[in-house]
Amino acid sequence: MPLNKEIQPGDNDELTRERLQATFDTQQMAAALWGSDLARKRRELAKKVDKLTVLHDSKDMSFMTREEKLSENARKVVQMFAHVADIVEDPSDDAEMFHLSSNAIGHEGHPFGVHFVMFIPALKAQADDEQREKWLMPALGLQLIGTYAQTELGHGTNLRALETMATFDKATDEFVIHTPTVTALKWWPGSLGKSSNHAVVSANLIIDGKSYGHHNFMVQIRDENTHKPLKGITVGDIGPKMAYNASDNGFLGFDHHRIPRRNMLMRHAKVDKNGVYTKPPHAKIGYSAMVHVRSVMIGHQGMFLGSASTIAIRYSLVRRQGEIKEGSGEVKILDYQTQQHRLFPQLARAYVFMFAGKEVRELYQKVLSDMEKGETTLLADLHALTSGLKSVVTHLCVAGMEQCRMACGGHGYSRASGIPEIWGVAVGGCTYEGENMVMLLQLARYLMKAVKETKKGKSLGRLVDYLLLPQDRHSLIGRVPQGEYGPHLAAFEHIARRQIFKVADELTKLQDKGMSKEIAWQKKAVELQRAARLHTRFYLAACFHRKVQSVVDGRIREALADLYHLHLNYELLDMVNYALEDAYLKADQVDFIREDMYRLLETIRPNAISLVDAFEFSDRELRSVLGRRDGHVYENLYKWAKESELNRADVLPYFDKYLKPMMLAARQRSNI
Ligand SMILES: CCCCCCCC/C=C\C/C=C/C(=O)SCCNC(=O)CCNC(=O)[C@H](O)C(C)(C)COP(=O)(O)OP(=O)(O)OC[C@H]1O[C@@H](n2cnc3c(N)ncnc32)[C@H](O)[C@@H]1OP(=O)(O)O
Ligand SMILES: Cc1cc2nc3c(=O)[nH]c(=O)nc-3n(C[C@H](O)[C@H](O)[C@H](O)COP(=O)(O)OP(=O)(O)OC[C@H]3O[C@@H](n4cnc5c(N)ncnc54)[C@H](O)[C@@H]3O)c2cc1C
Repeated sequence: MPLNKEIQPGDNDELTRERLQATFDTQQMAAALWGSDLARKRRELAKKVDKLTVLHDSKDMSFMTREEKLSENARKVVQMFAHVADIVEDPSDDAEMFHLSSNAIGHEGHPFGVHFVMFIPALKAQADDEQREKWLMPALGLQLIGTYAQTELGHGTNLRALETMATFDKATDEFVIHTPTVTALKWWPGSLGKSSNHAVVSANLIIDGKSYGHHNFMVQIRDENTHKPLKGITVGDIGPKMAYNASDNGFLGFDHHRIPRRNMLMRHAKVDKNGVYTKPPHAKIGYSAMVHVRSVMIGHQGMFLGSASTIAIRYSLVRRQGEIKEGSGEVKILDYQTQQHRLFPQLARAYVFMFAGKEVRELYQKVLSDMEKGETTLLADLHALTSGLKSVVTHLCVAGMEQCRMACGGHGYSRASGIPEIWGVAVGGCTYEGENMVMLLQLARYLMKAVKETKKGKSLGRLVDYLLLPQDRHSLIGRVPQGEYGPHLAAFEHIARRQIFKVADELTKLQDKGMSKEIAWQKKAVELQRAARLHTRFYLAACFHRKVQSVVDGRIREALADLYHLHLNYELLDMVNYALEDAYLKADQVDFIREDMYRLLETIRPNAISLVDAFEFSDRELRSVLGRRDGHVYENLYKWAKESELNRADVLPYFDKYLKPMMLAARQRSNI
């Protein structure tokens, strides 16, 4: 009996033969990836979406203008909510809703994009009970459309420099919201340009001329019926972007726009009618919506890389090009070692990013419930972890997706592959929710504090316990029985710990010489972000280890362990310079790692298609001609190209308008 439930009549025979080689059951692997409950829900909702034609793309988005994209996704999102009760088991389950949206709408954006991912989380975490009643309930019930307006034209990263003001007017019990300059215009918020009628706006709270820093305010920006901007508000779309072009990221200006005092979100910080300010229990509690998105991004980015890996691996099993042995016929391109080396490490990364996504969401939920009780001890740990993961995962995802695109040759460059779109969406993640370099430095700050604690014999938190352990001088890789990978994981730990202590010592030395803390930090900023990256890569490797250990089914554990061991080898080679610097690894050990990696590429090869099938992306969700489950790539590429808007007529007007007159004139000149 085949272990692969993906096999269906009419499939490309090559893919069927590949699927029959699997050593594990794909549905069980899907359960390991998503969790068994969510895997089942995903499968069921995909089938329901298939049957509901109102949720289907009216044509391929690649052939649409921006306005058509916006309108198409507005249509589908409305239909999606109209049918939601028939499709999902629990509409309040963010994960289930994300997968519904991924199937029906895709990732280019829709009018409720930021509404669900930031506006509602901001209200849940920062609105008091009365405010929740007033806005959260209508927001959940889709009576209003909200966005999160924080970034300004002149200020994104440095929130302390935001210019938008919320000045308290005691006489009227109102705040006056004002953007005094062009650089103060809110810029970038998703779904702001044309869709939203409400926004959570970050603005400096000013009472009696004193600034209390930025706080969040609920502002209605458009009339609920006419959708026209309210008086004192200027709003519009910021124009086309690399991707997310079905999202109307917008600009927003305020000209002394008045809102009631109670529109400041007051669960934690408060202002009473006399202008008396109450501080929140933690200075950064107002940043919670950002932390929420950072925490969901990890798993989503893993999914994006998983999608690109699925496309590239399936296509590599259909595409034949060149011969390995002369005269024996063209081979599947996945049989080339270089192709395996290009793709399998990306697949392994996709898996571990999804596992890490799950872990980080669990920590986020814990911190959220603590915050509800006014308890904020774990907020710093969560901020450090999400800052590092957000940066490392988005960076590696994008690098990995680019490998997937190139692995598809010319067809990878076509939008038909589906990779350019998800690449564009994923790469946005390097910038939004905190530019990667900046967020790595946030983690580095935490790590430097952790070193101080370590020197006192204490740990700052669970994530940095390993700093208390002594450093080994030499690695045991290749010196233990074959099949033991403990020393590999120990090498990640060693590299991270060494870099963290090294940069901490360098900072101390600079300050001992009289340099200020801030300037010393600048001199060592590149090394600091390296420490943050290495710490995060250790976290990821350890997370993969935890996952493999937790799997009960022997076949699944074995197939996962192959991916895990490949990950250890590949990532170690990627950062091997750190281990060579202090002779922790010797040249023969590096060779050992390489050889073991090549061996693992061969081991993984027969399971390749089933490892990507296990993501269980439906064809509708993948939106890729190259990555079709049935493998019928070429006939469908031809069909897709014929849909191009340029093929609506054999001769387009520009020929008669420009090219024909030019050629006629040239011919006439040559006849003279
Ligand atoms: C259905 C799901 C679909 C998902 C897909 C998503 C699609 C939507 C697409 C995009 C949405 C995008 C939205 C956005 O981009 S919203 C805008 C995001 N903006 C940012 O992220 C700005 C980044 N900047 C910052 O966060 C901050 O300015 C900062 C953290 C870089 C610095 O803040 P600052 O107040 O200046 O603090 P300090 O550096 O001085 O640090 C002081 C202290 O505070 C600690 N700290 C900072 N932030 C936090 C936090 N969030 N939680 C806890 N603690 C924090 C910091 O570590 C310092 O601690 P100390 O060392 O102990 O003093
Ligand atoms: C697709 C997308 C969606 C978005 N959606 C929203 C939204 O819904 N709501 C919203 O409010 N915003 C949104 N944003 C804005 C986003 O949050 C900001 O663009 C982001 O926080 C980075 O800020 P910035 O653009 O000011 O970059 P900058 O801070 O200007 O960064 C430019 C460069 O300067 C470097 N740099 C800046 N500060 C430092 C520092 N302290 N140390 C070292 N290097 C530094 C950065 O590393 C980077 O290389 C979105 C952006 C994108 C791309």
